[in-house]
Amino acid sequence: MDRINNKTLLSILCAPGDNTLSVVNPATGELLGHIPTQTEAEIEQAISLAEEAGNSWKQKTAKERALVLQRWYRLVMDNQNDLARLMTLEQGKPLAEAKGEVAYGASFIEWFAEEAKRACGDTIPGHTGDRRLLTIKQPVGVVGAITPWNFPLAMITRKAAPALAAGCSFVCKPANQTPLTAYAVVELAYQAGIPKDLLQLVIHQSPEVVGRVLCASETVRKLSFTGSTRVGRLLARDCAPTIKRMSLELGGNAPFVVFDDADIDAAVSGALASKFRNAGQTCVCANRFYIHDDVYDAFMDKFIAAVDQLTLGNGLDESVFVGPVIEASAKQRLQRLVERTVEQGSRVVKGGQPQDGLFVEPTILADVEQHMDIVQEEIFGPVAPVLRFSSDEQLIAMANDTIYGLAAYFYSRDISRIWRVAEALDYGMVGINEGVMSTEVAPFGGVKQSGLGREGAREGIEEYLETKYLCFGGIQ
Ligand SMILES: NC(=O)C1=CN([C@@H]2O[C@H](COP(=O)(O)OP(=O)(O)OC[C@H]3O[C@@H](n4cnc5c(N)ncnc54)[C@H](OP(=O)(O)O)[C@@H]3O)[C@@H](O)[C@H]2O)C=CC1
Ligand SMILES: O=C(O)CCCC(=O)O
Repeated sequence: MDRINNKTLLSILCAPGDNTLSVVNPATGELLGHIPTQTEAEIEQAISLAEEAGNSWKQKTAKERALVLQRWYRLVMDNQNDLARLMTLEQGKPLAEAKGEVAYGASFIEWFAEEAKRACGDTIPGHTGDRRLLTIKQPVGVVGAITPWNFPLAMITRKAAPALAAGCSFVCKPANQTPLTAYAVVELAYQAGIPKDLLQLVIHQSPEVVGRVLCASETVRKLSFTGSTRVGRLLARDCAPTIKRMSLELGGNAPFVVFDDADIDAAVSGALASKFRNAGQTCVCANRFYIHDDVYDAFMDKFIAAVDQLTLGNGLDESVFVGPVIEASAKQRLQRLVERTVEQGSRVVKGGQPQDGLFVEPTILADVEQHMDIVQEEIFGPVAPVLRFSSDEQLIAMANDTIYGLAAYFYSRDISRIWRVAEALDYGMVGINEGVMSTEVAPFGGVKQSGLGREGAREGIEEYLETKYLCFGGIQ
C-alpha cells in the first residue's frame, strides 16, 4: 500500500469543507474521505497549463513518449493489488474483477506505448508529374475527457494513453463517485515521468460545470466521453459551437441470443459473465436475453441454477461474485423497473428479494415481451429479462429494434447462420459464442446512439491524430 495509499492518498484527501467532495464505500456506506474540488477558474487554468505542456511533449520523439508510457504501464502493474483494493472500496466491484480492471487498464498504456511509434502518414501517387503528395500525422492538441464510475481506471487509461502517445495533452474529469482510483493511477503517471501539467484531473461538485468549461474552450480541440447517451447528447450540443472532435462511448442495450443449435452450457457461462460482471453495470452487459423456443426450457433451468450459485456481498470478500450497485438512486431505479416489468406481465423466476444497503439480488425475469419498457431501457444492474423467439428473421428484427448499437452476443454452431447473423446485427461489436470480448487489441465502440469513434486497437490512436496533407509542387 505504500506507494499509493500512504503517500498519494493522504496527500489527496483533505478535511471536509465547502469545496470538497466526499467519497463513500457503496458496500458499507462508510465514508472513505474527502477530496478537494476546483473552481471554474482553476479548471480553465488547468486547460492553459495543459496547452503549454503539450507544446514540448509533442516535440518529443515517439520513442521518447513511448518509454515514459512503458514506465507508467509497469508502475500500474506493480501496484495492481493496491489499486484494485482502492477500486473495490470506492466502486464496489469484487476484488478479482478490480484486479482484472487494473490489468485491462494497464494494457491500454502498454498498447499505445507501442502504437506511438506507428503513427505513420502516407505517400500518395501524385495526380500530376510535377507534384509529390504525402500526409503526416499530428496530435489534435488539448484533449478534454469525462469518464464514468463503472470502470474508474480503465476508462481513463483507454483515453489518456492514446492521447499522450499521439502527443496530446489531457485534462480529465473522473466520475465524482470514484475519484480516488483516478488520482492514484495519475500519480503513478507522474512517477513514470509524465509532466504534471500534461495530464491533469479536474473535479467539481457539479459535473455540468466541468462539462461546460471543457466544451466551451477553444483550446480544447477534442472531447472524449464515456457515460450515458443522455449526457453524450448534451456534450455533443455544447461542443457544436467550437466544432470539436468527439469520441463518444455511450449506453448500450445488448441482446444475448441463444439459437437452437447452441452449446447451452457455454451460453449459460457466457450469460453469467456478460450479465453479472460489475453487478451488471457495464455498457456492454447483456441487457435482454432471446432464447429459441426449442432450447428455452433447457437454457432457463441451467441459467436459474447457475444464478442461484452467485454470491452477493462486499467485493472485498473473495467468495463474492456480485457487489453492490453504485448508489441508492440506481437501486431504486432497478426496483421500479422490475416492478413495472411484472405489472406489464412478466414473472420473477429467480431473485428479486429486497436486500439491505445497495445490494440488488441477481434477478431473472421470464415471459418478457418485446413491447415492455425493460427491453428498450439500459438496465445497468443485475437483472436479466428473458424473451423467446422462433425464427432467425424474427430474432434479427427484435435484436435491432433499439436506438442503441454497442454490443451484441449470440450462441450458435452453424457457420452459415453465424455469418448471416453477425452481418445483420446493427452493432459495433458482436460476441459469437463469447460473453466477454473487451481487449486492448480490438476496436471498442458502437453505432447508432451508442456513440462515435473507437477505442483501443490501431483505430484508438487515430482518434487523437489529425492528418495533414502536404503537396510538394514544382518537381522537375
Ligand atoms: N459506459 C457507459 O456506457 C456508461 C453508461 N452509463 C449509463 O448512464 C446511466 C447513469 O449513470 P451516470 O453515472 O449518471 O452516467 P453519466 O453519463 O451521468 O455520467 C458519466 C460521467 O459524466 C459526468 N456527467 C454527468 N452529467 C454531466 C453533464 N451534464 N456534463 C458533463 N459531465 C456530466 C459524470 O459526472 P458525475 O460522476 O459527477 O455525475 C460522469 O463523470 C447508467 O445507469 C447507465 O445507463 C453510466 C456510466 C457508464
Ligand atoms: O461500460 C463501460 O463503460 C465500458 C465497458 C468496459 C469494457 O468492457 O471495456
